[in-house]
Amino acid sequence: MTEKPTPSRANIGTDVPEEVHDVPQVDLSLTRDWVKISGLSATISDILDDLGYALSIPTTELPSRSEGSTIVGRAATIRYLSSRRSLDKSTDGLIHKSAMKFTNPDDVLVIEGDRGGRYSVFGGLAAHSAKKFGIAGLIVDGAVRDIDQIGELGIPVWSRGVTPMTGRGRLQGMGINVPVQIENVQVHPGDVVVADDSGICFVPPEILPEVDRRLRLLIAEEQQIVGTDS
Ligand SMILES: O=C([O-])CC(=O)C(=O)O
Ligand SMILES: [Mg+2]
Repeated sequence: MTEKPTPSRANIGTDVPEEVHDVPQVDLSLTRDWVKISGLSATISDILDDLGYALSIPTTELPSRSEGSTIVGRAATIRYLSSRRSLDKSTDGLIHKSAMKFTNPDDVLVIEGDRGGRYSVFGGLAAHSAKKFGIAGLIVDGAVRDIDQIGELGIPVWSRGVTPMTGRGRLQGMGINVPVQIENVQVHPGDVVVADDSGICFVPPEILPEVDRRLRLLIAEEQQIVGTDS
């Protein structure tokens, strides 16, 4: 039986899709202390509701694989579609390493994977690269693998699935920092990602000052309710 040579594992994730953009610059000075706020995603979700935005996802759909973690950061997006070949050995199709070159420290990788959770778009080797680039965490509508290695490196992950099966040859990277579909939410690069044990919210940068203003008011109100409850 003749087998095609498998591309070097050092090059996994280095394919370059046709569409590549930078992450829009977003001033995150207002959000600097958000990670310390308990109940963060629930409060942000209420504010998004009040402002008329459908940008929240429950962990029922994309569970946290690193319970107890809260992350806040700018979305750097990756979009995959299924490969048109059954198992294309000529290319791995994964683009996460290429995408990381377009990130800044504390960005969150938001990946539209296979959306069913069968085929991985990120594993232990990818987590090593993510650590080097200072990636704050990962939101994946799809699957990851090597979950133990990712955990050891302390990269928080929310993903629809965990799988042993690679996306190499099965998925094709279509774009870096393009709009992506995550669950039923349209996510844009530069959206501010908020994720904790309750869920994931995406805040468009243009409403960030108003969301922050309302967040401070709601926290003060909750503290007052808890303080006067007896
Ligand atoms: O090869 C893959 O599918 C990705 C992987 O396992 C890794 O990054 O360690
Ligand atoms: Mg691996």
